[in-house]
Amino acid sequence: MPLTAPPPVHPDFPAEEQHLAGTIQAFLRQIEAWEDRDRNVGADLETSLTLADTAEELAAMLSVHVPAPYFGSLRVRIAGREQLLYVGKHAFRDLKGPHTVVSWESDVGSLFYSDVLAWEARKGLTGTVRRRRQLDVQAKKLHRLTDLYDDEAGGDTGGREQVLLARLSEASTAAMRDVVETLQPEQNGAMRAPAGVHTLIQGAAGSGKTTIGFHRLAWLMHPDRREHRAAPESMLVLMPNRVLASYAARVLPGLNLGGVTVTTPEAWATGFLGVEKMEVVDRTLTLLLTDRDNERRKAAWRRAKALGDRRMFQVVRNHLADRLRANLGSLTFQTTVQVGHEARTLTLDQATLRRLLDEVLDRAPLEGYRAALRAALEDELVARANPPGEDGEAALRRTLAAELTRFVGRVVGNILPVSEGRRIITDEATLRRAAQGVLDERAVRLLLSDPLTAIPKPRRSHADVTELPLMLAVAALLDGVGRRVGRALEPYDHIALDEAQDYSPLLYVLLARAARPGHLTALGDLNQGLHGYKGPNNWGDVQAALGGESRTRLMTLGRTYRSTRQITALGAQIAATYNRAGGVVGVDRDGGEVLRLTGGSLAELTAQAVKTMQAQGHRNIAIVTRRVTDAERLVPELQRHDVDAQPILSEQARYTGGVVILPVNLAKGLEFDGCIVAGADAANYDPQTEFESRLLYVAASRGLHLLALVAERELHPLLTAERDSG
Ligand SMILES: Nc1ncnc2c1ncn2[C@@H]1O[C@H](COP(=O)(O)OP(=O)(O)OP(=O)(O)O)[C@@H](O)[C@H]1O
Repeated sequence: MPLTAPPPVHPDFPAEEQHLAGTIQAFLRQIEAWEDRDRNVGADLETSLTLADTAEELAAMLSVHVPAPYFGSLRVRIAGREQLLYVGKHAFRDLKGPHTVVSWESDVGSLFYSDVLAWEARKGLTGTVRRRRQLDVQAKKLHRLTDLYDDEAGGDTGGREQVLLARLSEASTAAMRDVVETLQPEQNGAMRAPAGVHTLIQGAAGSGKTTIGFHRLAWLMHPDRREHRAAPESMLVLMPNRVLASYAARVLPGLNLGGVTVTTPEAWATGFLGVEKMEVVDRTLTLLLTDRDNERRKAAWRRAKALGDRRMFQVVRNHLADRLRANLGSLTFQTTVQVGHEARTLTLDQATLRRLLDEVLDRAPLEGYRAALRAALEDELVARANPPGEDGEAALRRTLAAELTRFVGRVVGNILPVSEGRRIITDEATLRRAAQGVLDERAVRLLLSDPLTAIPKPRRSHADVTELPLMLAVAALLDGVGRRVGRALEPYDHIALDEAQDYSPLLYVLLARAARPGHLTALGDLNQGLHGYKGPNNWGDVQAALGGESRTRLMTLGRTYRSTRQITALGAQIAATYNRAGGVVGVDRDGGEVLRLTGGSLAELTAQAVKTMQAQGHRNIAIVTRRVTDAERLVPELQRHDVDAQPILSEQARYTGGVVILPVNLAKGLEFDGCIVAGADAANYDPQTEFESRLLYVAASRGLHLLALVAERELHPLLTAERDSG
């Protein structure tokens, strides 16, 4: 190691140390005050207990932040006065001194991360940022002080990049981490994109999409969000598989997001439909991963795409309209009720009922046909009866309740989302009728075809991932979709979708109905679309599903953070073959050269790569294979080479760190200190197929610090060293 002089101590270091000590004291004083039961005395016992409980909760929340009360400061100037603001993970108001801390999610907290130098402060006054300073505080000690921007020192200091590089060089953990301290300006912008408009965020592997998604939820919880503020238990995050969901969910407590549901779309959909016991399969994926016949693969891909097309929502609407109209048939509604002192017979004839039903069907109301039709009939009856006063009206509505529920039940009939959703795409006559004016003949034929005949179906009751959105559509149209609260249904305050390139446009239509208007955030990378057969062709498809460009906002994260320069360059080389959108800029962090190991048995070379990485001090290492079976086979062989790799072979497995072996489809979204692509050759990743190149990209982009490419004979043509230097 070359000897380098220790960095000069910043002249403000002692003053900052003193301020830190003062802040910690102020925190402790406040905690003590809250914990002092005698002070929390209310007018009666109950009030006193409530006060004491609240105070205890506040004390507990603040005490977590005593070891590091803040991580940055801002010197700002407003109306001729300079102010120093400290930014931390938790707001603290120091009523008796200068130790107030503003929280990172607040509007003023944003100034720490963004590049803006002037903003509109209160009452039309303009504020200017004079200095941004990062304070590395751990265990109550100030370790480092870095100015990020200082107008007295000529503006930008390059400090932000230094702090970022230091953070990125740290070892990985077995859980996703928050990046509150080092959020970058463009990420800050995406995270704080004004709420109330659906937000789509495109970013390459490692640009921080998943991370930003969770930070956005924390930001939405802040009172500064006013009418858009969200509660954690009313937010939903959907992630592509359970391994990733449990890895990512570990970020929740640190961001104060306990209570947010993090799950997969399949688990959420089956839970919502009340068919959790049903096995969910993805036979299209099975075919794509195992069948080598390109024609069959194409056919399966196209059919899956057709099933997830947003126009299928209209097809389901048409079908349900037919069913409900047929059920209504020649029914009429008649009842005798007491209005005032008079018994009145109220009748809704066939024409009236048809008119009311058609109005409901035309609107496709969010609460669903059943509730809307019931309300429409009730209103019509009340208008006709014209009962005296509000009490009379309420009494009439009560009297009508049971009978109306029964009647509407007959009109809706016994439509079960699972069987009905399936029937629409399997019964030719049904499909043709429902698709009229919506789909062309080619699309209809595609839907009726069955390219998956060779892929076995499970014996027990099951649903395919490509059918689930249709089943959900039936349920959503009949009875609404959203969050179940007791027997009621409420819209989610916000829904975030990770790996959003893998959700079908039809699913987007439904999720938009499940959340408050404009409250979807979708984060994805079209280049990593492994499940393109389920997903949109481009973001335009998603925008169309969400009501058009005017109702959505599309943002791009241009920089990637995860990997070293060497790994990022290799990833870009792979993606360039199918991504026409151009290159990605990585943080310029230097690391070890990519290891290329060939000319031996796969197990031997892979074990060698593991040991090389361990010798360099890396702990979390992944061996990524093309298929589950490859991983299964390799586990005992590696043991013979003295490497014990923990297999992650299904979604039920959990990643807890160390050396693991897993197929590429389960590696998605995860990251490791070292990543070894085992079997990185043309036999495993067919160079002629774009899907295979995408798989290779995902596999090769999982490492933070080191990447090894291992093949028994020749490496994949996109991975050879000559290409690298070229
Ligand atoms: N501002 C930041 N400061 C520090 N680390 C960051 C920052 N942004 C992202 N990272 C790190 O970069 C890595 C990648 O982030 P993340 O997994 O959120 O990216 P992603 O875009 O979702 O990736 P993928 O598409 O591969 O799933 C993580 O280790 C994350 O902690």
